[in-house]
Amino acid sequence: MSNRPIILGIVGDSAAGKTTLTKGIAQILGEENVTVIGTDDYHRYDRQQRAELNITALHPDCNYLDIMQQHLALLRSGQPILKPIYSHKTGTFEAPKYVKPNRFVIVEGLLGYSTPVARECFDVKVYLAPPESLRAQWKIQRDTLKRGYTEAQVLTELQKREPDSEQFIRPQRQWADVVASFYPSSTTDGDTSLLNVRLVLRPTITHLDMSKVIDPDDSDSPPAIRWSLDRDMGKPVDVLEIDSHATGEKINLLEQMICNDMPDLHRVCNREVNPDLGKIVGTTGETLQSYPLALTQLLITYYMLKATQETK
Ligand SMILES: Nc1ncnc2c1ncn2[C@@H]1O[C@H](COP(=O)(O)OP(=O)(O)O)[C@@H](O)[C@H]1O
Ligand SMILES: O=C(COP(=O)(O)O)[C@H](O)[C@H](O)COP(=O)(O)O
Repeated sequence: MSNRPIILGIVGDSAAGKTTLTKGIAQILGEENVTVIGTDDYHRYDRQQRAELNITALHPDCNYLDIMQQHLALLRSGQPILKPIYSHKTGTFEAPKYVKPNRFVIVEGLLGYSTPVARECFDVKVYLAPPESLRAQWKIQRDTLKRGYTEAQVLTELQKREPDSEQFIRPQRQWADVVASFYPSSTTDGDTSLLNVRLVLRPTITHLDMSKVIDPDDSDSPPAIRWSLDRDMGKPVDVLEIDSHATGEKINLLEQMICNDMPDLHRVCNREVNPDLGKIVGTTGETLQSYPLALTQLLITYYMLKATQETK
């Protein structure tokens, strides 16, 4: 076993699904083995100050990125930090908290890949990129239910943030080993509980060659699981796409491939023992479960466990 924590980054814009995915992966790894760090805690200004200064939380100047990267480096070397706390409930800071890294650390937030020093701290880097229309829907739902905003306020905020999203958030996609986009299929009539996933897999980490278990002669048109070579931000990548209607039989082949390569995952992959694979509770309390979600969580967990072996 590695003698330092393995650090996973989950970066993306507000309401892209970072917290929800973090919870799902922590569930697979065992909550007791995981330390979760939300980088919103490194905001420099509270909600009122941001309004007064007319700055958005997405701007690097609105965050102590220097302290964030110091803390990431400390966690990576197994040391504790005294982490600030930002409350989304009140929009203010609370007393800092003493945090020790467990075997796995998941760092989720807006600007995790924005400095070279921070990027160096991660073993696996994920970027979440749902279509903007779906993200807006998720943000409205969550911020009205959980953060005390009205729908009109969320829409105004999204508009105000767009220049910073474009300049500071979306470019971070280029640093990710995996870009995950959950998106509604054209056939589900806007039912967002049935989401497909598109996973961009960059050659910056070693991937399993899943093309071997994906049948190119699949009679479905288009096949529900697709593997292709593509370009992302101009560079060659592999792309794995899984539609929400993929059958359990086909999904099983992929799951078995991942699990056969990683003994620690056998317990997780057995759906009889673990019927909850791919089931997570969203930040607004709803239960989500789907094969695309299960595969995404499993694959990211696989990369983390692989990193454990590589740092032995
Ligand atoms: N994979 C997903 N499938 C369906 N809904 C999702 C998914 N990820 C997020 N959501 C929805 O979007 C909302 C915002 O997600 P959240 O994880 O809080 O985003 P972030 O942490 O990136 O701000 C959640 O409350 C949930 O309703
Ligand atoms: O953009 C985000 C990040 O959170 P998330 O990625 O979870 O959306 C929040 O709006 C800021 O942290 C400010 O918080 P608030 O708006 O609550 O003051």
